[in-house]
Amino acid sequence: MQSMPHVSVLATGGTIASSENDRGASVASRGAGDLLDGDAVGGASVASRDVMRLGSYLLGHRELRLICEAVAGELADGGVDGVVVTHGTDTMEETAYLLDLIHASSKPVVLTGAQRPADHACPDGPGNLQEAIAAAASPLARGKGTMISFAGNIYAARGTRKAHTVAPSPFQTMGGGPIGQVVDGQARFLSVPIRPKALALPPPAFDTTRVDIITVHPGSDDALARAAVEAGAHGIIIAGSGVGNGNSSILAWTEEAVQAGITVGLSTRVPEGPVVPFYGNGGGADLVRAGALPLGSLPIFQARMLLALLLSQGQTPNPEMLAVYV
Ligand SMILES: NC(=O)C[C@H](N)C(=O)O
Repeated sequence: MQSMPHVSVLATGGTIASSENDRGASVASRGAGDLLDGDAVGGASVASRDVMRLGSYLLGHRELRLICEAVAGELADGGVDGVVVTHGTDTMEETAYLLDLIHASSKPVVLTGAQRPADHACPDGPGNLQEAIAAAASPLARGKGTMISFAGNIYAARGTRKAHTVAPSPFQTMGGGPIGQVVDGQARFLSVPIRPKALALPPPAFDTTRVDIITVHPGSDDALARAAVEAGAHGIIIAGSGVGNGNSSILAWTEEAVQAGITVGLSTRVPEGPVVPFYGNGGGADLVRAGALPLGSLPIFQARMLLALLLSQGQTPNPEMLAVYV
């Protein structure tokens, strides 16, 4: 007889673990044990533990590194078939992508959470968690890296963003759709994400690697970019307008920053579509000529993770190195 798959659930906080405090505000307060009803869910045996208990709007790079280490530890355990991470939705796209970048195992990692808190009259967390466990337990999930399972859909980490603040199904994959669904407790897959070779885990230097984002808008100038450099930024991503455009002030700053050895990435403030270095007069063509690295169609907050990880590992990102990711 085949044994039940074993799924390890790591809890980090988020709305799935939140309830109202004495000031009437929702805060992460429940642990892994409170989220699970028993030690067998669907067709899987489950063991859970708390890694932290925080709203995902409170996570820093150190917390992300600790989550990466916890997940890597579970994946290395021969008795574990898949890992689920419960997590706030606000920054789930960052954690999921960082986990995917370092994911070297064929075992799946599935993030999930909730849009309504645990003490809501109709919470969505319990159902989402059950489905995430089903996805992580599925032999069909093997080789698909890190995913997000939410409201019945399974998304590849890369390219997936929180696209709605309150909708029960808030995630969308830019330039694509879900790679699978969980139906009646069974995960089904439609496609296999393309994933580059895994990078090494974030080192302790990741905690203090600073990558800031500055946004281009009518009237924007270089003041915030200069402040970021002053604050010690190792990398700065320009959230350009349209296909990735700046202006003359941002261009002059980019020339100086690149000369000074700061990594300057070029992304866009538009939710979907690639950066195309096309325009002059401070547009993307000029920025790239000045040394800004075009970040393709990788969502901007995921691009921030990629640059932070590479920089923390002592690498100097260049277009050839980034090509497989963006
Ligand atoms: N739905 C959620 O989980 C949002 C929450 N603010 C968090 O990210 O922790």
